[in-house]
Parts: sequence; structure tokens; C-alpha cells
Amino acid sequence: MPRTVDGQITMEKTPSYFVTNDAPQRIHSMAKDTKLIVVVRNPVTRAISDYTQTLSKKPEIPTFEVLAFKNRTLGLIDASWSALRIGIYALHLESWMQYFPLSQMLFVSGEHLISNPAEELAKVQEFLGLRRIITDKHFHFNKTKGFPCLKKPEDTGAPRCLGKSKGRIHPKIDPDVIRRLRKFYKPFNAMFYQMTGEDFQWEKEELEG
Ligand SMILES: Nc1ncnc2c1ncn2[C@@H]1O[C@H](COP(=O)(O)OS(=O)(=O)O)[C@@H](OP(=O)(O)O)[C@H]1O
Repeated sequence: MPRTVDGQITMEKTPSYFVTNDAPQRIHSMAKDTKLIVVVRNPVTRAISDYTQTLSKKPEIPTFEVLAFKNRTLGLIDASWSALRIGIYALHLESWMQYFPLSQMLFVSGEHLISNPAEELAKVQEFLGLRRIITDKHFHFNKTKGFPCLKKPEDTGAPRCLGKSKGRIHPKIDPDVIRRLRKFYKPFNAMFYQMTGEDFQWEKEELEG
């Protein structure tokens, strides 16, 4: 990391740090006042999204349904498969809590980042001690893509949207597998809500879905 002078904020974004065993201790020994931002999303959707990304690079991999189980007949989920393991947020958060207080962590809802990006960005700006510069005037929802695009309010140019390879279409997964995964994550999600003091409503979202 480069040296940061007064008035500067140095940012680094590596999603895998959240699930890397050595990361909390190493980051803490580098700068213990580091602020941590984690974008979290319904772990079932996250797993399918993760799988979809791998599938786009390696089309020959087994189906999601095959990879998700150690023994499908027994309903034994393979929690060591990284696409599933990453979504056990409570487990990973526990390691970070050994080194950092919760006041130095912000959990951004991936779902809200799409449905209400301005509100989510307001939280980020406040957390970082920044003036609220990015507001709803900076977003334009692209219905075709299903994502908000970023625009400069004073600029008449086209808004900047997610690239072509982003927001991939997920394959249809066996509803029974989805049900089993929801059941699997339920206690871990509850633990995560309790630890963060925030209810991400992933169960409610599923009822509606
Ligand atoms: N701004 C914003 N808000 C909410 N969600 C977002 C945003 N940008 C990216 N995404 C979603 O994050 C998923 C991973 O993104 P990427 O595919 O771009 O990641 S990667 O860089 O290729 O690893 C991917 O999920 P899927 O839609 O399931 O593929 C993206 O849609």
C-alpha cells in the first residue's frame, strides 16, 4: 500500500480478502485504523452468480447441482466448495472481529446497491467521513440491463453502465437445491444479522421471489 498523507484516502479492493485467513491480522499490523467495506448479497444468489462467472470461463465444469452436494441423496451440502463457503459470512466476519471493531466495518447490501444506490452510497460516504457528493442525481436506472448507471448531473453525455460481461444471466437451478441451500444458510444469515446488528432480509426477499 502506498503512504497516505493527511487529507488523502487510499482505497484497495480485493473481494477475496474477506475470506482470506491471514488478511485480518496482516491488514491490522499494517494500519489498525483501516476502514473495511464489504458488499454482501443473499448467499444463495451469490453462489449462483459465482458459479455463473466460473462457467463463463470454463464451460466444461459440472452443473451447480452436482457441485453443491457432497451427497445429494443424503442432502449433504458441500460447504467446502468455495462458491458456497464464501457465503457463510458469519464465519468470515468472526476472523475480522478478532482484530477490528465493528465501528470500522461497513456492510453494503448488494441488493440495495441495485435498488437504491444513492442511499447505499450515502452510507459509504458517511462511513468514510466524506461530504455527500454522490446523490440520486448521479444515477440512472437502465431497465434493459437491470442495473443503475452512473452519470454526472451536469454532463449531457451517456451514463456509464456495467460492461457487457457484467450482470450475467444465471442458469436455472433445481428449485429443490435452492430450497436446501436456503435452509443451509438460514442459521448463518441469522448469526450474521446478529453480529452486524443489521437485518439484510434475505429470507423475506426469498418469500417474495
Ligand atoms: N454496482 C453494482 N451493484 C450491485 N451489484 C453489482 C454492481 N456491479 C456489479 N455487480 C454484481 O456483482 C457481481 C460480480 O460482478 P462482476 O461479474 O463484475 O465481478 S467480477 O469483476 O467479474 O468478478 C455480478 O453479479 P451477477 O449479476 O450475478 O453476475 C454483478 O452483477
